[in-house]
Formats: sequence, structure tokens, C-alpha cells
Amino acid sequence: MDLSTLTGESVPVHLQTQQAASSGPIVEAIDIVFSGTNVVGGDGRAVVFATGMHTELGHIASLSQRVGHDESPLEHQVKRVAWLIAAVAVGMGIAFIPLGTALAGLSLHDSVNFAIGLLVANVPEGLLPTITLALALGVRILARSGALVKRISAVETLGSTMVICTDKTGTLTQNRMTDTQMWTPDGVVSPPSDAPPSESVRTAAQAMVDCCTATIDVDESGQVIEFGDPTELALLRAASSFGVPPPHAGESDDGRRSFAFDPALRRMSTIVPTGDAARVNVKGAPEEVLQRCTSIAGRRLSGDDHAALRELIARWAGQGLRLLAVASRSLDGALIQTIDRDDAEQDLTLDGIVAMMDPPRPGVRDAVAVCHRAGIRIMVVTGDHALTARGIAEGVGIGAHRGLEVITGPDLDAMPENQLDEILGHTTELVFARTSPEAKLRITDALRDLGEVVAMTDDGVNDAPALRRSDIGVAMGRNGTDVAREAATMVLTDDNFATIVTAVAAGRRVYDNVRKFIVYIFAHATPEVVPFLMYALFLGTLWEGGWRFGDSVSSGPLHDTWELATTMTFLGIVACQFGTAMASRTQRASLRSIGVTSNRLLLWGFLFEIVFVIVVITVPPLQSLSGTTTPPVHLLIWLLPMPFVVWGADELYRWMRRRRDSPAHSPTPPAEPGH
Ligand SMILES: Nc1ncnc2c1ncn2[C@@H]1O[C@H](COP(=O)(O)OP(=O)(O)OP(=O)(O)O)[C@@H](O)[C@H]1O
Repeated sequence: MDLSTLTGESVPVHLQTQQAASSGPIVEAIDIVFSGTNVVGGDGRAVVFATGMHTELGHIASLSQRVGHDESPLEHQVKRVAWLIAAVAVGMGIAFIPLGTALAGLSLHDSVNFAIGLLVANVPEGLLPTITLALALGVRILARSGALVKRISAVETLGSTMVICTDKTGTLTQNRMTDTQMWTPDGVVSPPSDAPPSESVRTAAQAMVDCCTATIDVDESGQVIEFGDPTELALLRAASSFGVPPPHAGESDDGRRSFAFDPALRRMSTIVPTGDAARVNVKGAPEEVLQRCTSIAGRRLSGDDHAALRELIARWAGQGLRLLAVASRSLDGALIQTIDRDDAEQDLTLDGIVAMMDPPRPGVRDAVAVCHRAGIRIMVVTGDHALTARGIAEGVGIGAHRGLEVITGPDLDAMPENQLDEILGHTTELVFARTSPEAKLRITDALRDLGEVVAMTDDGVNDAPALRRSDIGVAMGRNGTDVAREAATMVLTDDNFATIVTAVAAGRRVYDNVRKFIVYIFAHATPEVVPFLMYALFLGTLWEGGWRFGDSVSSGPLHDTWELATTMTFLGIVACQFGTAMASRTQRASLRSIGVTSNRLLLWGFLFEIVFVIVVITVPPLQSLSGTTTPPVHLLIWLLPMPFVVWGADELYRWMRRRRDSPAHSPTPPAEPGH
């Protein structure tokens, strides 16, 4: 059975019914077929005893569903803005009623009408469509750059991301192993080698081939077809160059038994029948395999051997190489189907240690530099060796500015919460090596408790809760599992770290645009309300024209003056909006520095608005529809300074802010970019 959807690992498991279920975790039971997994080969009959949410897959799904989604920063802010606007609008409306009746002598009916007008002028009618459109556009931009976002508000959460927790293999690196070299008791060999392989090299190569689920075939046209995990394929290529042919797809499993690669145990094993006896082959992380080895090259492993091997592992891992140890032993053939995993993987003979180079992805170094400039911290959370992870992290520039700390899984497990908070609170970047899925959840929780907005990448089923818990869970589209993709908010179609950074940059742009619009919403209320109040001043015009409270303006000589007042109010609103729109373009910089005419779309918008306004105040049917008239030129001239007054006031305010924050005026210099 291929249990990859459940366990996240691609190595198929051999199921059988002769034996009672083992006492370990249920997913390790060898007599249960799990929902959502696939039959790779063989046949059998099964009794269904659980469906839907009662299955193992259902349990994981419900576990990740229980981890609810918090409000995104934008959702939170928009809610606050909406309440604030509502309070201001209602407050102004209510305050106007007594003022209108007591001071202006309006009837209660007219005062309520004015109050409703004030309330409506304050409603940010464009807020929802603008935010939705900005986010939807962001989703499109992200999709084009290889990031599919499942929740529209995730775009702006991406923009607020301050910490990226990334895995290593396939995200920072290419997951394409090259430059393999192998240590055996006879020394170090690097394929391809012209010298005939020694006996111990052949033994190690055979153990590697027997403990693999990948296959290599050649089709009729001579094309090589490789299938399986890149690490295993690299081992098969190396073994093949030492004269041990790789397994082919569809080959019968000749009664062998496998214990799947377990990311928690960091090893896998197979038991292969050899006539009456059998051979146990184990491969995995060197520390895990070594502690199960008791002999080497026909003698017992001594303390000196351990010390020499530890030195070799540290040297190779320090070069950023990915390491695997292979070991084997013979077993009584009768025990093949009955022995349990722990007993089978005991008392092994160390055959060799293989080192592979997994080169960094092109573009990751630049992406890391972009993160640093944007003040984003990167944490590597990996199942690999501490030194390998450090080597790769340093190779792509992680820790270059802030320093790099490495914490291993056992260190993290022993660490109390307050110490973890303290370490995460430092400005240094971190590598968490040899971590478990539970540790990922713990790291995410601790970061979020510290108020960080966290993006977390991962691909295994076990990682789903951590993906859900983070602000932005990022799953891999190519090599990830379905459950991880289901739990994630964003799926990378190219599995590339650089795409996350592109997505964060796009998110920041969208966030910035939404923020500008919210500023505009607040600012535009003033130029809309002020002319509305000026309308009351135009009452002065009406007053001069002979109007008194209670007189009708719907006909007669006063009607023209009334229409003129209405038109000038409308034009005042439009003129001030031009100024507000220009002022909203930047938060701190002067408009000259970003280019007064650089936003062509906005200029086209202005042109459209001017033409629209001219039509509304000059075309007779529209005049009678909207109650407007064509004002005389001397009144129109009054409108000209309005946009410049609004824009200029904001320009002055920004200039004062820049001046206040400049090094000459601040006691301490501002932080470097990226700090
Ligand atoms: N197919 C495999 N069979 C046996 N051991 C393996 C296999 N793949 C990886 N390992 C060993 O287990 C260790 C942990 O692997 P794991 O897949 O959990 O993390 P990783 O791929 O190294 O890193 P990341 O978590 O960043 O993707 C590896 O360093 C390696 O030594």
C-alpha cells in the first residue's frame, strides 16, 4: 500500500493479515487498509469498520479543522475602521439635529434630512469593492508568479508576514542529489570510478538497492525513466556505477517485507529473503542507524570507530552534504513475516555512509537578500542534520546579517517555553534541525504568541496542523501531499522558496494599496463634508437673494440661486477629491520624488471625472435630473485652488514628518533597512 497520503512518505508498505496488529501507532498496523491510501500491488479482501471522519485521514482532517483561522490583520483593521466610521457618521448626524433646529432655525424635518445627508456623506461606499478588487488582483498576480492562494484575504496576510519558517529539501535546495561519495570500511569512493569496486563497496551498494522503493528503467527508445524519491534515485545511480543494477518498475517483491521511511525515526528498512535465510537492510540518518549497529567489517564497533565516524559525519555535514548510513544483517528466514520493526533493526553491521550534494535552488540567495531588506526573518525547520542544514542555510545567505543559531530536535524538546520565547525573540535567524512535526507546531505557536505573522512551508501529512496554525500555510504543489495542500492557504506550483518571497512582495503591494485607499476614505470624507457644510454658507447667498426660512425654493426666482448653490457644492466636492487622491499616493515621500504624473491611470481617472462633471452641469436633461446649472466663470475660478490646498496641506504634513524623522532631528539614527 502507498500510505503517502497518510504518512507523507512515498515508500509503499507490505500489508498482511496472518499477524495480530502491533501495539504501536495505528498507522503502523500491518493488517489495516486506510481510507485515502492506494494499492500499489497485490490483492485482498477487507472489512470496512470506519468511514468519513472516523477514519485516520478523517482524524487528521478534524485535527487540522479544529485549528481555527484567526482574523487576518486587514480583516481586523477594516472592522475597526468600519466601527469608527459608523460612530463618527452617527455622532455627526445626531449632533446636527439640535444644532440645525436651535441655531439655524430649521424645522425638525429639515434637520433630520440634513443629518441623513451628513451620515450618507460619511459612508465609505467604495471601501468593500476596492478592498475586494485589490485582493482579487493580488490573487491573480500571485497565481501568475506560481503561488495559488485559497483564501482571498491571505494576500494581505502575506504582506504582513515578518517570519518565514521554511523546510530545506526541495524548497531551499533543488531536491536533485549530485556528487555522491561513499565511505565504506575500505575508504572513500566517488562514482563513477574506473577501479573495480571492492567487496565492502559492493555490499553497501547491494544494501542500498535492496532498501529502496525508487526504480530506474530504460524504455524502447533508450530513454532512462526514473521513478521515486530523489535521494533514493541518487543512491541507485551510485550503486549502479558500482556494478549493482537498480530495481525496475513492476518487479515482483519476491516475498520481501518493508518498514516505510518514518520521518520521526528517520530510517527505513527491508527484509529480503535469500534462500532459507533473509537479509535486513536499513538506511537512514547516520546517528539513527549507527546507534543500532554493533559491528563493522566483521568485527565489533569500537569506541575509536564511533569517534572516527562522528568526525567524518561532522566534516561532511559541515560541507552541507546530505548524509545517509546503510547497514545490514542476516536473519532467520522463518522470521521474515513475524519479526517487528524494532527487533529487525537491531544488531546491524555498518556497511557505509553516503554523502550527496543537494545544490541550492537558483534565485534563493537573491530571495533571501530581498527578505532581509524587507525586514523578514527566515527560520529553517528541517528533518536533516544540524550541520548540513547550517551549511545550506549559510550557503544561501540565511543569518548573513543577524547571525545564525542552530537548535536540534532533542535540544528543542528539552527547552522550556520561556527559553524558546527568548530565543525566538532575538533578532537572529534560526535553524531547527532534526525536528518532528510536533516541534513545528510548537515553533509556530511560540512565534505567533510573540505577535509575529508567520508563513510556514511544508509537505508531509503530519505537518498539516502546523500549516493550518500558521498565518500562511504554504504547501508544495509538485512534491507535497494532498493533506498538506488541503491544510495550506497557499500552494506553490514550483515548490520554490523564491516564489514565497515574490508572493510576500505582491502581498505588501496590495496591502499598501488597500492602506492608501483607507487613508483616502478617511480623508475624502472631509472634502465631501466641508462643501456640504459650505452648502449651508450658500444659504447666505440664498439669504442675500431674499430667501427666508420656510420660503420655497422649488420654483420662482430663488430656484436659480438654489441650483447654483447645489452645483457649486458638487463641484467643490469633486475639486477637493482631486487633491485627496493625489495626496493619498504616498505615505511619507514627497509626490515629486515618486513622479507627479507617474500614475497614468489616476490621470485618466481625473480626465474622465472632469468630462463627466462638464456633461452633468451643461447638458440640459442631466441638469434637470440632478438639479444643477452652469455656474458663471468667476465662481468656477474659486474652485481652482481647492485641489492644491488639500494636496499642499498633506505635502506640508509629510514634509514635517520626514523632517522630524530625519537623522539630524532624531536622537538615535533609524534602523538600517532590513533591521
Ligand atoms: N528515503 C529515505 N530513506 C531513509 N532515510 C532517509 C530517506 N530520506 C531521508 N532520509 C534520512 O532522514 C533524514 C530526515 O529526512 P526528512 O525527509 O525528515 O528531512 P529532509 O528531507 O532532510 O529535510 P526537510 O525536512 O527540510 O525536507 C535525512 O537527513 C536522511 O538522513
